[in-house]
Amino acid sequence: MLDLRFSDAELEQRREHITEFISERVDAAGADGAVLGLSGGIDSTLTGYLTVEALGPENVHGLVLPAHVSSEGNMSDAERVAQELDITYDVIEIEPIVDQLLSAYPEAEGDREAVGNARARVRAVLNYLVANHESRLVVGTGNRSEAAVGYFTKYGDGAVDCHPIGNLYKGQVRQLARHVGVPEELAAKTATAELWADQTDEDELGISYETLDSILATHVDGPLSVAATARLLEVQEETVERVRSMYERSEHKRNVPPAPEPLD
Ligand SMILES: Nc1ncnc2c1ncn2[C@@H]1O[C@H](COP(=O)(O)OP(=O)(O)OC[C@H]2O[C@@H]([n+]3cccc(C(=O)O)c3)[C@H](O)[C@@H]2O)[C@@H](O)[C@H]1O
Ligand SMILES: Nc1ncnc2c1ncn2[C@@H]1O[C@H](COP(=O)(O)OP(=O)(O)OP(=O)(O)O)[C@@H](O)[C@H]1O
Ligand SMILES: [Mg+2]
Repeated sequence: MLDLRFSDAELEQRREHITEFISERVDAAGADGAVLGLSGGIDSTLTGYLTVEALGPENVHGLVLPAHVSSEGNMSDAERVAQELDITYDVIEIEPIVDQLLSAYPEAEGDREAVGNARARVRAVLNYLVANHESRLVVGTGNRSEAAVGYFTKYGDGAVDCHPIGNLYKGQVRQLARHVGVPEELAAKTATAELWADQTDEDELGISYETLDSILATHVDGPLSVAATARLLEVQEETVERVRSMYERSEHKRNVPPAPEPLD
């Protein structure tokens, strides 16, 4: 696979670039700080660290939003991150809200994907409730690997005001996290959306992040053809084609919803 790791100098450059980006977005909006969902996973943990570095702990509000399928370990890690960063945070159980949705529309009960995505959207509603009330921006935690293949819920975890780590591949997220002092147990964790029990990103995507990152950097974001990418990375052409297809099929999630062209 490709070695996509940053040098030490590049890590510092990225750290500065991202923290400046966060301050600029908040200033440009005239907002009073940021709110973000903390899941105990590496994306929100790194984003939390960088947001606090950019704005100061007094200007960051964390939300820990457990569902029935959330593991205790992840929820206690999320609280530990908020405490370590010394930010204000709330813990709000979302399952009663999801239950209300299902009692309003019982047909969706048992539909693992629909209910899982509803969990992500309930979290988005809570993020914006706090953002509206406290004049904050919702800081997103999505990285380039997830965004490129559409591995996020449209208007769920995708509903945010900016994407500070949106240009980093997943492996680079882990590397930058270690660089800014995120504890190793958190930096090394298995990625999971936790929208349903025992879900992991790599199982659901059917590809490791190491391979995905390399294919994205080489083919989707890079200049090489399917065949050249497969040769370079020593993977099947079908694997590269599958990533390409996930990228194309998820285009709608990365764009503003279209309207018909104006008539003359
Ligand atoms: N071509 C098209 N043009 C315009 N809109 C289109 C469309 N195709 C679908 N749609 C719309 O998009 C909807 C499907 O998109 P969406 O609702 O997002 O649902 P979908 O992409 O099916 O599911 C979300 C995926 O992201 C994963 N996820 C979610 C949240 C967090 C994380 C994580 O890593 O933490 C991962 C989750 O496990 C699942 O695999 C359709 O119901 C339809 O409304
Ligand atoms: N239980 C939760 N409480 C608060 N926010 C959550 C929760 N679960 C998910 N989120 C939000 O949704 C985002 C997307 O989840 P995702 O799993 O992609 O990221 P992560 O958990 O931070 O990292 P990883 O992908 O390594 O698990 C999280 O970063 C977080 O902002
Ligand atoms: Mg997660």
